[in-house]
Amino acid sequence: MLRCDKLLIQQGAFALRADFTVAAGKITALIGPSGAGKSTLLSAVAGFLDPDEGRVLWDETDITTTTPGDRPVSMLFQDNNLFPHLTVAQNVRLGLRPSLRIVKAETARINDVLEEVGLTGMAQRKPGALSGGQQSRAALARVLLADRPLVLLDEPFSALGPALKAEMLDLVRSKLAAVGRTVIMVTHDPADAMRIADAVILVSEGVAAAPVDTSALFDNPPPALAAYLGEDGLKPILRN
Ligand SMILES: Nc1ncnc2c1ncn2[C@@H]1O[C@H](COP(=O)(O)OP(=O)(O)OP(=O)(O)O)[C@@H](O)[C@H]1O
Repeated sequence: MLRCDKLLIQQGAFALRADFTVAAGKITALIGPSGAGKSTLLSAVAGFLDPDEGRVLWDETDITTTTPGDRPVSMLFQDNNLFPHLTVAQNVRLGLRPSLRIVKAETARINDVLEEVGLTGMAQRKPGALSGGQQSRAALARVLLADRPLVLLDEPFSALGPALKAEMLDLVRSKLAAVGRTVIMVTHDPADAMRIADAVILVSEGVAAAPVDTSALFDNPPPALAAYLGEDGLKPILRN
């Protein structure tokens, strides 16, 4: 369970407050206007950014000053963070340790996670020889291998077309949340949240609100969400 305890994060004139608990083993979407602070909040949880006030706790252990590599966290960014000069296997391997040497015992495990994401036989390719969707899968394989309980997704699938994005979201549910990982994902698309998120955190006007059950939130959107989505944004949701 992740707890943001009276967090205040400031960057220049920008300030964001967060004070809530995120349920373990669930998918929680972060949604809100551009510049509202969604990436900032993930950075603070991952440890790339120090909060000005408050604490970050995982299972009641204070990790506020823990270095990013020692946190129970894997993070996936939009560019997938794949190193172009390394093979898929080496890129995935970096989920375990910052070393390129793959010891024999790890090969089977790497092949297993590649199979889980549908990349069987592609271990020796370079990322440039993969499609965009396959690159996303390789990045997801690294998260699977890293085996950390909290996974933060900062719009990693936003450059994919609708069908590929839907496939990746379904993989997130089946390979991460279904085995008990806690997933927090930034998205601009309410349909993403409706597809896989159990709860939604609305980030707006300097506050990351406590998570609300996804269908309850979209059934009865608060003014800040309605304003963000606009009438056109709400129509497809209300139709479903
Ligand atoms: N290094 C920085 N110094 C000062 N302000 C910053 C810095 N980095 C980000 N900001 C500001 O912090 C605010 C939050 O940015 P952030 O990237 O977290 O928003 P976001 O909700 O993820 O936006 P988007 O949806 O566009 O990705 C923005 O107003 C941004 O201009």
